[in-house]
Amino acid sequence: AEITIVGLQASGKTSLVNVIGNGQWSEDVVPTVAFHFRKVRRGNVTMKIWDLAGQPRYRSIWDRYCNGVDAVVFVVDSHDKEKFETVNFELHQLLAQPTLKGVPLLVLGNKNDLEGHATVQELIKALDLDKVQNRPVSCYSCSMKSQHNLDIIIQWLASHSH
Ligand SMILES: Nc1nc2c(ncn2[C@@H]2O[C@H](COP(=O)(O)OP(=O)(O)OP(=O)(O)O)[C@@H](O)[C@H]2O)c(=O)[nH]1
Ligand SMILES: [Mg+2]
Repeated sequence: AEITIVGLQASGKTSLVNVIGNGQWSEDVVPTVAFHFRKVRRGNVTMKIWDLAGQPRYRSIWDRYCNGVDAVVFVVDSHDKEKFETVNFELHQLLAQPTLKGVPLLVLGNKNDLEGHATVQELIKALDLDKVQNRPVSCYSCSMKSQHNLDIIIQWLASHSH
């Protein structure tokens, strides 16, 4: 059961792992350098999570950490609409890599506690999620701060950790 978490810098990847892992939310999270590996236990499921760094210089290594995993989670800051074009580019660039063939994808529109965030429908459109083929795709709106939709995220992760 291995899961890789990708997405642009400051989208909330490490926050997601912290909140799932120990329920801890913080305003101050240190930007990840390269990657951070964590084992997280929920009930009888142990998830091995690769929390990758989102800054531009680290994006070229994302596909290597997606090789052979059970699922890929792409975290988006749904409030930072100016970055959607870059998100779209990086997402489809990654999905085109052979290492990701057929791997289930969960797109999270994080930070929905912030006024003016994009809805799931808006994310599907801005990120061309309806054009993703040959893999299961889910998209949820969520907030690590308020923990909105955390339960369905954990359910999705647990059901893809076999
Ligand atoms: N308002 C709000 N802020 C959030 C949320 N999730 C994360 N943040 C904040 O966003 C900032 C970046 O969070 P990180 O979890 O470090 O982001 P990251 O994607 O791991 O960033 P990199 O490691 O640099 O790729 C931190 O200040 C978090 O507190 C959220 O749901 N709502
Ligand atoms: Mg991080």
